[in-house]
Amino acid sequence: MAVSFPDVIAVVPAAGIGSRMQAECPKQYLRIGNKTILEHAVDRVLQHPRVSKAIIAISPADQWFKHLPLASHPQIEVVCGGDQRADSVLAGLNAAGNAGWALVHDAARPCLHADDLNRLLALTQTSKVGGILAAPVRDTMKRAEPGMQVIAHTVERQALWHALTPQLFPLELLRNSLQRALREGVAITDEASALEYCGYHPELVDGRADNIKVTRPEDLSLAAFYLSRLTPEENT
Ligand SMILES: Nc1ccn([C@@H]2O[C@H](COP(=O)(O)OP(=O)(O)OP(=O)(O)O)[C@@H](O)[C@H]2O)c(=O)n1
Ligand SMILES: C[C@](O)(CO)[C@H](O)COP(=O)(O)O
Repeated sequence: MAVSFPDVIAVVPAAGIGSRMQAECPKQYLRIGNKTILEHAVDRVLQHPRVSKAIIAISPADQWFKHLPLASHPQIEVVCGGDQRADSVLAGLNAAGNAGWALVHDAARPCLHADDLNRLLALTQTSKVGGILAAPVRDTMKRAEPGMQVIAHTVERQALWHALTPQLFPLELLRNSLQRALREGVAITDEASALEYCGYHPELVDGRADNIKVTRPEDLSLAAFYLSRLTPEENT
């Protein structure tokens, strides 16, 4: 008997201003090749057959999205993002209906590989909590003295990971955890931290380090290089 997989809804927070990028437009609208970073990121998640649609949270002041083919894409829904990334994610979750799982992926991460997405989505068959793509830390990590650019001490890097996206959680669990964390004033910079606050232990799925978040000017050419390495099938 065929196993029916639960619907997976993607939520793409794309309401930031990209201040660290110092560009002429929000970084998600910078182009790499013939597409914007946002389009690359959305294509990466929508290419998976288990992702039924993507809800994109954009700024109420956004003046770029309406000019993209995404604006008339049948699998795309748009909501208004909020002041913080977590507010934008919650706005997307509130529009996600009753899907089984929510896959949250930064608009600023255009280089996601299909095999990483596949391994993350496999959690729906083995986990009731969900998890995140993450990359083990490679460098020696230092903690600075508060307010100073001098080393206080070295941070043990064994079992230290960079959290990436996508992050995948049961929709109701993520919605409830995020609502509680925001209501209780907890600083939330990724979805997993809301579940951690609520006492859960999301899985860490080893992900590629080239799944970078375009954040600073030097990241754009790196992302372009990584995208040039994708197979034609992946870089649809
Ligand atoms: N209020 C916000 C802030 C951020 N994001 C999104 O969250 C992702 C990751 O955030 P980040 O890299 O910090 O983007 P920005 O906030 O735009 O960057 P900066 O901090 O440099 O302004 C991005 O896709 C961004 O568009 C969002 O949807 N809503
Ligand atoms: C969600 C995230 O990309 C995981 O590393 C990161 O927390 C986003 O942080 P930002 O400050 O909103 O870029």
